[in-house]
Amino acid sequence: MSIPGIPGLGQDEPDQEPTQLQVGQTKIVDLRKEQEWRFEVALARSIEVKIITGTAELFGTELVLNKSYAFISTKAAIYTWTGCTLEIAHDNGALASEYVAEEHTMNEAVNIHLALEAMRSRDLTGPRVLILGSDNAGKSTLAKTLTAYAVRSGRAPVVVNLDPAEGVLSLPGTLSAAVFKTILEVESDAGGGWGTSPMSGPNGEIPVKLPLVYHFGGTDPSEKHGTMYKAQVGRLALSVQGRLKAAGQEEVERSGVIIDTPGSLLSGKQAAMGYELVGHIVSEFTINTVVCLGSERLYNDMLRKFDKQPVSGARSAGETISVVKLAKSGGVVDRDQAYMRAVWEAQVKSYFYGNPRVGASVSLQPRQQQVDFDALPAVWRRISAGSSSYANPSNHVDEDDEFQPGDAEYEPSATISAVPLPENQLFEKLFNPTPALRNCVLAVMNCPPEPDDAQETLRDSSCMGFLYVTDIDEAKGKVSLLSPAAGRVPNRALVWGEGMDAVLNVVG
Ligand SMILES: Nc1ncnc2c1ncn2[C@@H]1O[C@H](COP(=O)(O)OP(=O)(O)OP(=O)(O)O)[C@@H](O)[C@H]1O
Repeated sequence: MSIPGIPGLGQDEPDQEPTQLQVGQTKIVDLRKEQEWRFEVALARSIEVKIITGTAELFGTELVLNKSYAFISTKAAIYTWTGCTLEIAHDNGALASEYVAEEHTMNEAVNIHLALEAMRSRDLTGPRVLILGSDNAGKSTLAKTLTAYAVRSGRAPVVVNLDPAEGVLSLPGTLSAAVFKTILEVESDAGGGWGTSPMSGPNGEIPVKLPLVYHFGGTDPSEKHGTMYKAQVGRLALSVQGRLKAAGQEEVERSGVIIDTPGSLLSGKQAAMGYELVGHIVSEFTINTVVCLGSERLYNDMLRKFDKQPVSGARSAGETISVVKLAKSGGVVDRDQAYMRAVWEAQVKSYFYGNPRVGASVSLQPRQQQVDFDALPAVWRRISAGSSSYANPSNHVDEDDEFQPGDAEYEPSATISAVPLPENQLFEKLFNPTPALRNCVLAVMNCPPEPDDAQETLRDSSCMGFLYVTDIDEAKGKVSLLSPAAGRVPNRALVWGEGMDAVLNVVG
């Protein structure tokens, strides 16, 4: 399996309508220097924007003069330091909102970038930046902006996404890290404005980035007392440190690390757990710069906890942590569940079918196959907090119980809810193709199907790709699978992230 892939789409290629832009109207917007044009493109609709005079950038990435950029279901802003003219092609209803703003936080973002650049010029070991803030504070936008400015300055930072609700170069439900040496792909649709990975195929212009991916399989980092999240953060940090210290990687080491986090980390019901997880991230990634976005309270909490504290495992003696704050931009918009589902759906679709963006014309050839469930490598369920044994009869049937699967009187559903799983159990093996698997993503793990210490190995293994369950035939024990490329299902453990059901329903 060389390229991974999508859900609920059946056997046909999904509707790729947004690729055909129905341009009804053209609009000209003149921006004076240091103004930004904020826009929202309606769901599954697209617009095209061209800079016809001057210079402009989108979250730090410079836009090329006279090139058309297509934006599908996007909320973003085009900013100019010098003044510019934009030509916007759109059809009726595609532009859900648009206005020119004078107030912005670009100067503050540039100041942070310049401080990071000073660190890069001074030290061999570059900055390790942790971005914190509540939901929709603009964390990912700041991460993109700092990454884009670093790349424009000739750097190659490692970007780490610790927000499982946002797949960066991967699917939602994952944590990932990748080196960014080339510009970000601003046409924000399935890539969320970060670009493409080999998963969704090349777009022909911007080189793909190669992410290291861990399958978290849910959206709540504090779940199960944060055990899964902490372990995977630790694994990612280890890999990132390994990359930074590897021979020939001085450029990457000097460029440093930029880490995006979920808003739920500190604003959720389990704030105490969130603080513990932040402490874990700070120590694992040897963070030396914490940026707090939009909350005085958060800033003061972090100031008390981390400011001027020695960096854990610092390579240069006397290195301490700096905590800085940044106001939330007035342009940051809330994204409701419907919008996030559409983003997730687009990410999953593009994984299997390629990027439907206008002009990208990449169409992958996913492979549909029906297989016996028994012939598959082991399928594991990633257990969410508080859930009961799902489909593993051996978990809730006494050894001398005469009823086994296949017996007419065996009724697994009658006993499922009665048997809660041990609090610390993270995975459960499935013995039957439960209908709940329909329209779900299966992560193909970099480990054998049934490792000796399954709980730890499945938790700590990286993920090599994804399959999508398009159908289940319970009676015949068969599973219909979509894979991103032709070939047999690899002989690796398959993990169903039950916690991402919301995604799967969307695609279904
Ligand atoms: N200046 C701006 N003008 C218009 N839209 C913006 C601006 N800044 C950010 N946005 C948009 O606001 C939305 C939320 O921003 P962002 O994703 O950066 O927040 P976040 O804090 O990372 O959210 P979450 O906690 O949910 O991950 C995004 O769609 C982003 O593109």
